[in-house]
Amino acid sequence: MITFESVTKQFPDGTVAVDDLSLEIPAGKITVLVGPSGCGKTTTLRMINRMIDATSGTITVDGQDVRSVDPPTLRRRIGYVIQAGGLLPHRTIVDNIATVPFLLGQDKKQARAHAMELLERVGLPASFAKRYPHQLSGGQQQRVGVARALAADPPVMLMDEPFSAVDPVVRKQLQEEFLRLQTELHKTIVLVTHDIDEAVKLGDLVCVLEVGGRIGQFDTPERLLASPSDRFVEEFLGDDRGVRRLSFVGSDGLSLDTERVVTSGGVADSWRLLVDADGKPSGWLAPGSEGDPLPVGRAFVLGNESLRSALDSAVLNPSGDAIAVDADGKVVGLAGQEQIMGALRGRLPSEVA
Ligand SMILES: Nc1ncnc2c1ncn2[C@@H]1O[C@H](COP(=O)(O)OP(=O)(O)OP(=O)(O)O)[C@@H](O)[C@H]1O
Repeated sequence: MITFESVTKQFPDGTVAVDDLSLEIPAGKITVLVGPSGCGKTTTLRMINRMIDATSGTITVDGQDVRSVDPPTLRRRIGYVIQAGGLLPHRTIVDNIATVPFLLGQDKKQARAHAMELLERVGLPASFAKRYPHQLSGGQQQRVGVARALAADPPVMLMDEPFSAVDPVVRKQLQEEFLRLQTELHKTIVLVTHDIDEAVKLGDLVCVLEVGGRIGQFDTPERLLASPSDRFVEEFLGDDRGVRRLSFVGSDGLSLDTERVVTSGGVADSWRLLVDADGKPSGWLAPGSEGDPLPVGRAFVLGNESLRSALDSAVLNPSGDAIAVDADGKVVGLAGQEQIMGALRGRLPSEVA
């Protein structure tokens, strides 16, 4: 666990970046610090590994006051990942990953072998080991940055906007891999982002900071979206807070229509979804039309994805129906907006009633 007790950071020019911050960051979970530019997120993060020293107050990691540990020793227990990986340009990828184990005096052969395992773990091919950072894309460098932070197997990881330097598609992949890794590793992670969507997606807990490093709200993403504590937090969460809350409602209880899922055409007076021989969606048949089937939009995996995905699927299909599929992509039924709203009723009383 990491604790902040009345921590203040005032820079020599008088700027108070963090003001009397008290916070308990649980072990083995992802805690996200989010807030507008300049609210003190990075300062808060860097005070944990003493890249910045607090002006007053106490920070402890597993009960130990960080001021009582010299910074190099402290940083061996605390991995640090920054934007764009922060790799050493003149070292190969494998040596970048093995940097900390080398410094810790680990046998080079052993450290490199472990680095190769980590390369695979973050989803990169072994052939990248001998490349230099500039020969990798931004997203690939980012993964190497994560592998490098994991190399020393620290119980704590600090991550400063780790996924922000890449395009949205790669970003989503990295976020998902990161969540997958965390289910195996259970590190204590403190992650900084300015993106509230990223915060609610990744955080077990989210701390919304206001400018001046004060806590707006520290809560689970679900509770944050359900009941923001004040105007600032509500505005920061944005206008589509209600829709985003649907991410936390499972799609398993959704009632489905299977009658309109068909294997051959013909004219009918309602929208039907045509499936191929494997049961996968192949086209929409419009009511009363004998024309070519219309292309299908996205589907959602029943039970696995949330009602937000179901709603998204409904919006992206011409009939207004969400296509529910199983894990193999086979259609299990359709859910119209009424069914989706029905599944919501009683589950989100304050938002949907
Ligand atoms: N070395 C410094 N000297 C003076 N002021 C500083 C220093 N470092 C940061 N600040 C100020 O402290 C405040 C908090 O900065 P910090 O970098 O922690 O914010 P942040 O929330 O991470 O912002 P961003 O999202 O823009 O990176 C800002 O007003 C910043 O200008």
